[in-house]
Amino acid sequence: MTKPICFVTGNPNKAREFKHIVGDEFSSSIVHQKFDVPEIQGTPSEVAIAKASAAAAAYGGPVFTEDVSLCFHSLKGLPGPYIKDFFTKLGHDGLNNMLAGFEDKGVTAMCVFAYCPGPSEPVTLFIGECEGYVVPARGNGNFGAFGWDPIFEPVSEREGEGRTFAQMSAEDKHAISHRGNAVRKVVPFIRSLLQ
Ligand SMILES: O=c1nc[nH]c2c1ncn2[C@H]1C[C@H](O)[C@@H](COP(=O)(O)OP(=O)(O)OP(=O)(O)O)O1
Ligand SMILES: [Mg+2]
Repeated sequence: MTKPICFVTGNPNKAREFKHIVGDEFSSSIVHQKFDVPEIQGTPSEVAIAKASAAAAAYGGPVFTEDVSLCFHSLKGLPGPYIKDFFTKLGHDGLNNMLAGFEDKGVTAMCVFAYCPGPSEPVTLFIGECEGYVVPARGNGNFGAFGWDPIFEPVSEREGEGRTFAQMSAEDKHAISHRGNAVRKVVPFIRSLLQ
């Protein structure tokens, strides 16, 4: 028998937000598992393809992986896929300080879902983006905010309440977030796989 589709991630926040956006539809058909797979250097898409391939080899069956990049416009897209290391070492203040010498505080949050049907199989990508600005940290994460949520103010909030992701309800974040946009693209594909 073929193995069930596995969402491979070491980050429980990603799995939690995925479930919140999708609802229960795939709860009995998708399993979640953590594998330590190497993350190479490259563009967000190259990193995602390599990670999904490695995850499919480790699992021995069909997998999804999810890669998040935060691309600073003033820094030609960096840290991009390396945001985890930058965030872990520099924190919210350090990420703000990286842009101290630049007028343009614009950033693109990118979420890349990668599907690999099995070892040595080709990878399909589903990409969602959200435009925003890096701002001094606001919001204490009452709504399950994590990572760099407190320093990301979506462009759409500039005209409105000026909230960061960490100040928004989960529903409001998911309606516009990189992850929400990517998940909405990947859901019809998962449905077709399960038919
Ligand atoms: O919606 C988000 N709001 C705020 N911060 C976020 C979000 N989504 C990911 N993040 C953080 C987690 C990690 O510091 C970096 C992505 O790194 P990334 O390699 O994709 O995630 P990870 O290593 O935690 O999990 P995985 O095992 O799936 O690779 O950005
Ligand atoms: Mg990772």
